[in-house]
Amino acid sequence: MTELRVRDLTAGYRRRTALTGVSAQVPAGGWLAVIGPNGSGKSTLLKAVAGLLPHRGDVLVGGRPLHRAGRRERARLLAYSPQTPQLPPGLTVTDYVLLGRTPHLGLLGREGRGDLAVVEHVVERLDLAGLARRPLAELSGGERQRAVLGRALAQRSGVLLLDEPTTGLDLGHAQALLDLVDELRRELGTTVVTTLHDLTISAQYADRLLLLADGRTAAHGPPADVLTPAVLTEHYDARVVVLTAPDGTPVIAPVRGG
Ligand SMILES: Nc1ncnc2c1ncn2[C@@H]1O[C@H](COP(=O)(O)OP(=O)(O)OP(=O)(O)O)[C@@H](O)[C@H]1O
Repeated sequence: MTELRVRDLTAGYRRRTALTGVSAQVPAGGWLAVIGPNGSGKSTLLKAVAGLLPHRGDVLVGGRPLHRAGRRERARLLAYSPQTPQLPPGLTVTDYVLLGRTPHLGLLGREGRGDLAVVEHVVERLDLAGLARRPLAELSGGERQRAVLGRALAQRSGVLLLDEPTTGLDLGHAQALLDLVDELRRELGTTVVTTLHDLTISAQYADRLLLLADGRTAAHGPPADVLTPAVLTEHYDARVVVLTAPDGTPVIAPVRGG
């Protein structure tokens, strides 16, 4: 069970600061969705939390500064699935997902039955079983995306950072993925941070939303508090109505202009 705390995080690229003073606390087993318009700093936040970008401020996993953990321990504490990953094209789906188990392998580096069972479960649940022996280069965009997420989920880390996990997935596969993430959260206490463009889906799965605008926190709280027409008009320059689903979560419906 791993709490994630981000304190006053400032990060950016060579000539520009893309994130300024962002703080968030996600309890063990919590789900934070980072939302915001294009270029607002969502991916930058995830990369900084994952330790892939120089930053100021603190990232604490289970109360421990992440930068103090060694490579292998860090991979057990935190998994990160990027928006545009670099993939070894020759690897099969199974071998690629198995890479997620690397931080758990023993001294000989051989995977055991438990590792293979985790991989099989993930492959099955992400509807990749029929593609398990296919090289990554021969997959469609959505299939490849599912393999990338499969590797992160197979890592079974305490914290899971997923950057736009549903991009390119059809509705059924997107739901299967998010349901599997939700299962890990409930059964293993995995702490989840996703960036998501689909606000309705964010509200359905996450218990808190963090809205970024120009690299700063514009709103933070339960979905119904953040997803108001006033907030969405101000930060997305969008015309929307906010409906309510039968389970009480907000549904964001776009309204056509002119
Ligand atoms: N490698 C980079 N070098 C320089 N600037 C970058 C780089 N990557 C992103 N940026 C800039 O940093 C800012 C935040 O980008 P970021 O990718 O975090 O946005 P985002 O909210 O994830 O956007 P999107 O919704 O379009 O994916 C943007 O102004 C972007 O142009």
